[in-house]
Amino acid sequence: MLTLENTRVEMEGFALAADLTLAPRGITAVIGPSGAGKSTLLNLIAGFTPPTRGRLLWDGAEITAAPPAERPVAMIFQDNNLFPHLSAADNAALALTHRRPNANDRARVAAALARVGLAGLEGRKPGQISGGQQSRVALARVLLQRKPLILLDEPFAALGPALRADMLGAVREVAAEIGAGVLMVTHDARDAERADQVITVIDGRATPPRPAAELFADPPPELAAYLGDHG
Ligand SMILES: Nc1ncnc2c1ncn2[C@@H]1O[C@H](COP(=O)(O)OP(=O)(O)OP(=O)(O)O)[C@@H](O)[C@H]1O
Repeated sequence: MLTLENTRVEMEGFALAADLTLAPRGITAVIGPSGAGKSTLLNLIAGFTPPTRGRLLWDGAEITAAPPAERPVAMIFQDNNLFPHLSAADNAALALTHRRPNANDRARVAAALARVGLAGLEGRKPGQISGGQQSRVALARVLLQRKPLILLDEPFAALGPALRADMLGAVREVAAEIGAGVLMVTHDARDAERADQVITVIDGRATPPRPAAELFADPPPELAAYLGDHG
């Protein structure tokens, strides 16, 4: 259970406020207008942006000052965050940062890459595989990290619609396999409607998650205005 207790992030000319609890089960979509603070919310949770006020808690234990690697979250970035000079296997093995990979680690990496459909491509560098395959390497890394919450910031935006749907399906499967929840920023209202619950970020304020069906049946006026432009 993730709690953002009265948190606030302040940057030059912008502030985000969040006071909410997230039970990491299923898919939670984060929606809202451009510049409203969605990425800022994810960066706050991941530990890349410190709050200027408030506390973050995981199952009641404070993680406000915990570095990203020590948080219960794994993040897939828009660009997949792969190192161009490392092979698919070495990029995936970065999930096991605490030591040099031994034979057992290499076997786990190979199994994770096979699980996401990349068997046989372990030795390829990012420049030698397709965009969809690069996303799968990032997903293999998440699989190896086995964190209870997976953060996705507008994932797979560079992929075509069919491939993107494929990848979102693969994320669901991986999340279910490791018992993780998914928190996903999206600009696609259909993704949000298909999610289990939705956090809206409007004018620098993040709402507590609400069941998607309930929210879309009767959206508050600010959300209705946003959906009117994007629906
Ligand atoms: N490092 C920073 N320093 C100062 N302001 C920033 C910084 N990063 C983002 N901002 C500003 O904070 C606000 C929120 O940005 P954020 O990226 O969280 O929005 P977003 O909802 O994710 O937008 P988009 O949908 O366009 O990606 C914007 O006004 C942005 O210009």
